[in-house]
Amino acid sequence: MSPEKPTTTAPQAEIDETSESRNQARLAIMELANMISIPMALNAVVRLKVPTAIWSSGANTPLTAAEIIPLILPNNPHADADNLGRLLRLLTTYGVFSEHPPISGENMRRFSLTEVGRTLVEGDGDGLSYGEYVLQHHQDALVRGWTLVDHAVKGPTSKTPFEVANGEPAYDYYGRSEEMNVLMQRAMAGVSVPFMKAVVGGGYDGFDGVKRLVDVGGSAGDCVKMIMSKYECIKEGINFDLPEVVAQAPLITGVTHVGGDMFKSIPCGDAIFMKWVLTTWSDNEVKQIMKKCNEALPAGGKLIACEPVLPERSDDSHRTRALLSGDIFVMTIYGAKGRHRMEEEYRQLGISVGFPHFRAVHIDYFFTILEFQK
Ligand SMILES: C[S@@+](CC[C@H](N)C(=O)[O-])C[C@H]1O[C@@H](n2cnc3c(N)ncnc32)[C@H](O)[C@@H]1O
Repeated sequence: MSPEKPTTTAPQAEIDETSESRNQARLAIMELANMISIPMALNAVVRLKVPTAIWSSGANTPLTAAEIIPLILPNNPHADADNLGRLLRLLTTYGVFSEHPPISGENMRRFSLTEVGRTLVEGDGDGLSYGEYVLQHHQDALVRGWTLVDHAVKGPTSKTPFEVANGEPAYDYYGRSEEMNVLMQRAMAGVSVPFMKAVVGGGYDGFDGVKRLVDVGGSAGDCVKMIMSKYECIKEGINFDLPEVVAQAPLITGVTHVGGDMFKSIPCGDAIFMKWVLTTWSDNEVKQIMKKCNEALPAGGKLIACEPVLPERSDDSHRTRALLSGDIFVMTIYGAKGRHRMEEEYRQLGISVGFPHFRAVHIDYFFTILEFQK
């Protein structure tokens, strides 16, 4: 018997691993593979209150890591300035800090805050900043969900990766922890306040003539408070959220906190405001919520929703990346079929539940104001 003929394969063209494109490709994948260093470094510097220390009431004087250490960790003999400097150097390459050349005779880099870094500085009055949003997003329970993102593809998608990791949906989980609820409220307020300043600062006219305004999913009530401070026509504000959330909300003059479930019933008003709520739910759930809003509004009444709205086309701008990465956050933590939607998708959802009129107002790069009218 003759031996079996070996099967032959065509010789592969040799890849030149020294070419510019292969070098760049290997670098790009190393950057992506280590990308977790960036949010974790960011979380660490926020936890350590580094931005507030450098800002120092507006001084923003370039400081070495060794000069920052006594400001953030006074009397800590174990504090490691070298490691802090390593975090700051990485974040400098992502535009959070500026690096300044060493002063002559020294060999230490100095760091100040960029415009991006300034968003992390605790405010003078209420102490709010985007820092709470960074902290809220990197709590242990959320990070556990992130390790299971592939579940959102494998399914069943009735459970989010967060729920698979932690045994219950995110809002139920937060509901059992005062600390998580408070951080959630502060995170929402930190992001809401600058956006709401733009909304009430003349960029939008949709609250004219409204007497009773209901904020659905209003968290601590910051949005309705800011709207009412600008629109004297609004005599009554209702901040509506889950009972355990409104239980933590502060007293606000003219505002009644009402606890409930928006899937069951929503208090009546001449207009309903809603910010960052629809995004976290599936299309069917969004229809249920919008239907409840429709039932709570008079003929001609408006639902004013502010949501992150995706562009039609993909690109690598900060805006598109912020919106697309937020979309994956929603998928992982709040609803595997919750999503950032495009404007046309919202218009269609509104039509399907009895809002024939729609307009989109663009005054912010992240949130779009979506006005649905009965
Ligand atoms: C992403 S937060 C937005 C908070 C606030 N509107 C803002 O933008 O700062 C979503 C809010 O929806 C509330 N929420 C979730 N499920 C709800 C329900 N079934 N009924 C009422 N509110 C709910 C949450 O407690 C949370 O405050």
